Amino acid sequence: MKDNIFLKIDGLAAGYGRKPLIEDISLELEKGQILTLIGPNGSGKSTILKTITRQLKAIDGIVTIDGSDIFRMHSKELARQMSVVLTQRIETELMTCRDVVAMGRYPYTDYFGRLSDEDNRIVESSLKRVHALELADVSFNEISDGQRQRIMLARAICQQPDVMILDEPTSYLDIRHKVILLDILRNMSHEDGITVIMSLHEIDLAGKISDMLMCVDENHKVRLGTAREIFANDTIQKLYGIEGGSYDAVTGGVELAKPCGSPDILVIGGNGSGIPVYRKLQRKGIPFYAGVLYENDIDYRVAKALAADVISQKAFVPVSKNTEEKAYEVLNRVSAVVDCGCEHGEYDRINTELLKEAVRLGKKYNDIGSIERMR
Ligand SMILES: Nc1ncnc2c1ncn2[C@@H]1O[C@H](COP(=O)(O)OP(=O)(O)OP(=O)(O)O)[C@@H](O)[C@H]1O
Repeated sequence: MKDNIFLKIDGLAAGYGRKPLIEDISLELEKGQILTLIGPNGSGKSTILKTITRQLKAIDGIVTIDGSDIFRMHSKELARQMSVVLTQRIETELMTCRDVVAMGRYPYTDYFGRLSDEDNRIVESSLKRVHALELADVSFNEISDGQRQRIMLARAICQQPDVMILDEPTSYLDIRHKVILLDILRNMSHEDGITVIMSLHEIDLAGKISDMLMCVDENHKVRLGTAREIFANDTIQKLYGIEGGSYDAVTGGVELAKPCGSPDILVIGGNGSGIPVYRKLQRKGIPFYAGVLYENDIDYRVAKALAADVISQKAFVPVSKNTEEKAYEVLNRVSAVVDCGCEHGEYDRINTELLKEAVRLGKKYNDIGSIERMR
């Protein structure tokens, strides 16, 4: 075993009753590492997290934090080591948000649960950290789902744990607060050395923040890897069973299915000018060719996902004879060429030439609307 391993899961089996739903989970995390569970609905992410946090009894295996078996720890001792943000609601009659956050101090308070000045200071700084100071005196029952999620994070921070476990912590947050939350988690892991295990549905964010990913598939099988390993090829597409559309591992973007049928339009884009046109054609269900695009052009990956075929050229080399021939062959075959308005330069002069030829053939249009009106 490596000596810097802080959290270790060995042969864990999780499920309901005696029947394991997920088996053979083994992994090791260093202090401050972030592990994110991803996978489709019902695959078992929450089941794993509930087992690690002892809300469900483990069917087999052990989990240790800094060498201590958490299944044998006293609950107050565990609470000093691990804080938990799960999706279920907590009973909080007549409690303010500050009261809820202060509950995070219970592993440190005396028999009567009295808060010291230091405890109160930590409560305030936790509220501040999640940008929720203005909610401190508001009733916890009267705030929105997204605000509640931030308060629950503040409560977990207040607990000053070594390990934080979060189940879908971003599910109700708007994009600004998703970014803030992930930034808080990253700072906690880097600066305070807190080890984080969470589940996320935003796979692009999961790939950006995590040291390690755990994929849980629809058959409840797990696979571990770095973002680079997991996002290679069509792993994500298979994991989520995306049939109609596609997932681009490089951009982290999901594209809907490409339009069916044989294309009769060539879209000449480049430098981002093509993307809105490709998307518009996709929405209208009109199949199209895209070209001529260098493989490092911003338009290229979306074109690959949405166009019936892309006339493309390897990056950093002049347009080849083959590409040129293919472009003219397509130009002659289609009945319309859409000019996306990109300024073409020396390296993609071919596109300027193609557009000139399209004018000569009476096939050039500046937008899709005008093609539709002509039809
Ligand atoms: N209390 C329970 N008793 C029995 N089966 C359960 C219980 N809770 C969940 N399950 C089942 O366990 C499986 C995994 O559920 P789990 O909630 O872990 O999935 P998940 O990956 O977290 O899904 P989601 O992304 O939708 O939150 C599902 O088939 C679910 O029906």
